[in-house]
Amino acid sequence: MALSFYKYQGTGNDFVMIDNRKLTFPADDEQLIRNLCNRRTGIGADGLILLQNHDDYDFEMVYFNADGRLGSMCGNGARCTVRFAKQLGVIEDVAYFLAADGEHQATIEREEIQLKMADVVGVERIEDDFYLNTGSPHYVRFVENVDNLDVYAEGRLVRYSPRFNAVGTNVNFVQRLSDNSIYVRTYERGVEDETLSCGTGVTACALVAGLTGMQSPVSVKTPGGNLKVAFEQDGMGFRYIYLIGPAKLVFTGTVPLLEKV
Ligand SMILES: N[C@H](CCC[C@H](N)C(=O)O)C(=O)O
Repeated sequence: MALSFYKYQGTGNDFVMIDNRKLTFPADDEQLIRNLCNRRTGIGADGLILLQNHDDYDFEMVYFNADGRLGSMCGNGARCTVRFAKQLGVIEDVAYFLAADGEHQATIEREEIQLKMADVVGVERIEDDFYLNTGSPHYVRFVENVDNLDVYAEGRLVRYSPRFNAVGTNVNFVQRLSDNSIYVRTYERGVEDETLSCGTGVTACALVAGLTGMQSPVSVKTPGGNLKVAFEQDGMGFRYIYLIGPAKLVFTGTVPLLEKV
């Protein structure tokens, strides 16, 4: 048996994308998902996403981290899934879909996908740092020079600290570039390494920049490309949050799936 897949990327955050509208993919096979995401022996990706039918929405997105485990919300992956849904003819230029953190709406405008994110109810202060949930948990630390940082080592110190060890967290390092722009590098839980970009992380960092006075929309540079985040502040939280940026098909292919005995 062969498995057809599509490889997508959004600002360098890359995903194996599978059309699972017939529910043929063995979604509980963690080892298989881990193997498909492996960059040496598999297709290579930060995560794997299933596009599935849903009675009440255009589609449902089911996201797994590269470690094979079911993940929480993935902002770059969601923008890729919207592009994929258009390619499959499931949507035109507007999507109304379900993800791990609830319903989302998105629009395609040429190269860019504008994705509405879940409202954020509050931001926790941890000494000089911040912690918030934008569909996935994000720790945010402002630094002077993000290029000079060992994101892997510093990220792991936070991710495996007593507070976060059990469930994990994504860890973002942010540098202020101008009055309306920031530069973000992210250590991602579930990949357990730095990725080139993280959509929910970029969103979290832009919101924290908003707390410190930065006006919406915030331009965000990542090692994998540029994104924009628009939002409205709402008391201690935020609403009308949009993550805006490109999502592209890279290649398609098939892999053999050996029958299990
Ligand atoms: N890369 C994703 C985030 C995935 C979050 C995941 N790594 C976790 O929280 O376990 C994004 O673009 O939002």
